[in-house]
Amino acid sequence: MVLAQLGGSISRALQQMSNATVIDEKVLNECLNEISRALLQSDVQFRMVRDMQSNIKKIVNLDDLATGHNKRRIIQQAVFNELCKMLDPGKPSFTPKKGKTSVIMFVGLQGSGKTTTCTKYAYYHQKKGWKPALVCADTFRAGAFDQLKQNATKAKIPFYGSYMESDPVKIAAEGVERFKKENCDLIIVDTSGRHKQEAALFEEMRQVSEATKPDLVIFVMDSSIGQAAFDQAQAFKQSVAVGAVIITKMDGHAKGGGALSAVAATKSPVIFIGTGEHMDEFEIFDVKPFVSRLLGMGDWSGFMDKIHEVVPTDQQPELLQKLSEGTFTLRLMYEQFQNIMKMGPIGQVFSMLPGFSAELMPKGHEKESQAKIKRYMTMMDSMTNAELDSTNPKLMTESRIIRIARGSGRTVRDVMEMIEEYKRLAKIWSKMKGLKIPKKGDMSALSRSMNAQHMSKVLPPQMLKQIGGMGGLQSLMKQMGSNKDMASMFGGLGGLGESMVSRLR
Ligand SMILES: Nc1nc2c(ncn2[C@@H]2O[C@H](COP(=O)(O)OP(=O)(O)OP(=O)(O)O)[C@@H](O)[C@H]2O)c(=O)[nH]1
Repeated sequence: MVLAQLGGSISRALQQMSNATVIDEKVLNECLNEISRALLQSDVQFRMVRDMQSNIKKIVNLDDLATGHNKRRIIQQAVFNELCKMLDPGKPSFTPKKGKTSVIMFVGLQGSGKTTTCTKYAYYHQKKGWKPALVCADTFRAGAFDQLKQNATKAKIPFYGSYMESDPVKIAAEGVERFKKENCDLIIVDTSGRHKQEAALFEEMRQVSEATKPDLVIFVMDSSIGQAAFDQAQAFKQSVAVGAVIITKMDGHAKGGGALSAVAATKSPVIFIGTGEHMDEFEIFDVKPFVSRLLGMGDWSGFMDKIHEVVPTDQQPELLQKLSEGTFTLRLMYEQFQNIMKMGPIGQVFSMLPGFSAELMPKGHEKESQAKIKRYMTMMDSMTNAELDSTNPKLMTESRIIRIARGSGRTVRDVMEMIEEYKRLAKIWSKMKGLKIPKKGDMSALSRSMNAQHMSKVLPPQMLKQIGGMGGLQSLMKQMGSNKDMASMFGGLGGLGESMVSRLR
């Protein structure tokens, strides 16, 4: 079961429960059993699932809930909190500081994506103005140094390694020493992939750690590892001081539940996830927005960050304005396609919205998708301004479609396909209507100052209605306790995303 399916199953269990006229113990138990089944099928450890179930039961005391309280919301909130608790070890990992040298050592199983992730991590920081460097202490796998060298050269990141030297401890120490002298602020040490049965390799890993004295050891884990995750992660933790986890291949068909187990085994937070083979398919991991997305609740704060990151600054206010108006024109689609083509790997903005990018650009089909977008753009080049700026799909009459097809050298069918795609995107876009979008940096200000009054102003009316108006919002905020939680739950409120997904299905 992939994570999205897990989210879908949990949402469905909650939905079924809310369809019941009375939520009593039996209904609650059925719902929790359904959720537990979904988690177990996703490879989450049995013990964790059992604990979660009993915790929710402790929190949700049906008798104590006065009538009038929204039981479904309270239960949904408890599920949300428990999933967050599973992924949150309660203490943040060491965070390197720009300008101050930090040594970061990467460990993980063979083929987990460690070498790729080292470069992604370096590249991510380099883009933010850091001075990273890569050290290849993997002397076990032939070709590891070449791979790192190739990636590093592509990203213009200094690297260190050797074809001759077979002692990884020596290479690691020399590399770290050299880059310290060169004032690099992020020295990343890639080590050999190993398996928990390989005692010698574990000993070697311990020695590399001793020689380089890393500020942080990152355990890289393939999301498809499944139930073995807990034991493997624990074996690494017992040999070196793992302080953070990065989960790779989240774009694949992995069950992903192993991620939860790795957090439990290492008592370390997940800090990033890998979402593809490319250098920039790498995302910061935040527990609450992740769980929110997992439960099909959307992730507004991530979505906003992506808009700020991906869309050129001068286009942002206009795009946000149009987003809150809910109007989507072919010109807007054209402009977004332009951004996508410039940015390379796609879907970064829209992937935050349930159902958006997956269909337009399915993973693994980037080439075809890019070609499709180019084709759409050629056809749009043959459109008039009136056609591009219209929000009325009826404007696209048969004669216009034939003209566009002729003008762009494509078939009528191609033009119709493009218009269908436009309609699909416009439909999703229209759901955004009424969202008052905070400016960059305002999210934290919002979270500090937010009360129900503020919140009600930011939310789209349909979302507010789903929560149960001001009264519902106030009680929800009371349950959540902290305003900070509220901001990260921004997307989760009222289950807008949830209903959005079901509407899109
Ligand atoms: N789809 C996808 N593939 C990934 C991701 N991260 C890494 N890979 C691929 O996974 C494969 C293994 O990655 P490597 O970086 O070579 O793995 P490694 O852990 O360094 O391998 P060892 O040196 O044997 O330990 C490569 O084909 C990568 O392109 C990801 O997030 N998504």
